[in-house]
Amino acid sequence: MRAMLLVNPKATTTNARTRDVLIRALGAAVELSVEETRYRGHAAALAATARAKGYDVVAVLGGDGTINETVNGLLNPVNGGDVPPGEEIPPGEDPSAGRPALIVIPGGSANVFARALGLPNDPVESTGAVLEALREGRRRTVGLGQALWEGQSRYFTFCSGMGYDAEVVRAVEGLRGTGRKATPARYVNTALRHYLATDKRHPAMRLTGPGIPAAEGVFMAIISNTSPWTYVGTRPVTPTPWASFETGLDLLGLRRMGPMTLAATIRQILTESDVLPAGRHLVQLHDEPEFTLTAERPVAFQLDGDYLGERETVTFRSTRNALQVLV
Ligand SMILES: Nc1ncnc2c1ncn2[C@@H]1O[C@H](COP(=O)(O)OP(=O)(O)OP(=O)(O)O)[C@@H](O)[C@H]1O
Repeated sequence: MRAMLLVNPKATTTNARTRDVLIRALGAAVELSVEETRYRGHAAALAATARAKGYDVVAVLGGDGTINETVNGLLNPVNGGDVPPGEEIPPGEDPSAGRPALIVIPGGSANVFARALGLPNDPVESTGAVLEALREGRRRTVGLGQALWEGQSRYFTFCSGMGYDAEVVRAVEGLRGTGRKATPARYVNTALRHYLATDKRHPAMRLTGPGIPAAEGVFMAIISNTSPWTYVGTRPVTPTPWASFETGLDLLGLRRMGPMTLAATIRQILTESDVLPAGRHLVQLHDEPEFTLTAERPVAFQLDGDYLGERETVTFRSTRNALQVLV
């Protein structure tokens, strides 16, 4: 079995020691080549090369950003071999089978994708779990989300968002640019501070989709490919508790941003991990193949925790059976 290991040396919790442990452990189990990412976008290029060269596995030591790039590289060309949304997968066909399988070892700050797959949030323990999966040939086929806007498209592994949450991601990225780390406390502080600045009076978005009743007046929307959406420390945050890698996309939208609505929703998504949040001002979707958010003015947009600018129209699609993950 041939595997390419991608290491992001700049990821928050990646260091030379865990990298070396991983190289030794994986190197004993598979024929391994190791690449360090040198710039933004490098992981996507390396993963696309691994696919073109017929590698069996691409392993990532890094955070959710590097995993996102890797996944996009593995699915390159965009839509290559995917089944259109809403259509049945023909019997005997599995789009994931034609791509290298993925291994993830958490080396970032939140490591949501790895943890949502059930991996320990520790690179050495995760290496042990992944080696066991390799030995036992244990694979899980996961679906991905895909966002499409203005002729561009990008896959996401766990979430996307438009509105307030993407504004918070943008603000935290700004702080990281000044050398500060993206800790859970920093996200919470930034979210609280930014709440004062966000527009709570003029909702910008409309939600539409095939077979979905149109919803107007949406301030913010979280789009999920799995649950949890994120973690605060060890606590899972579950705005879309029914979302899973095996189903279509879920959505939670807010039509009010007042402190009471927000406080009630936050309490529910922090404490009720299996129950849908309840509230008159919520918009919810579960297991949908496709929907579109259209904004009357440009709205902040994030994907897997990466801020992607302000957008007016973004379509979200589910891509089933996209990748096999050794887990
Ligand atoms: N050598 C490098 N120098 C600077 N940036 C890099 C390098 N290699 C990769 N990157 C970029 O760093 C970004 C962040 O990396 P990554 O997501 O792995 O770690 P993180 O930010 O610590 O984790 P998380 O996404 O969980 O917060 C990625 O978007 C990636 O493109």
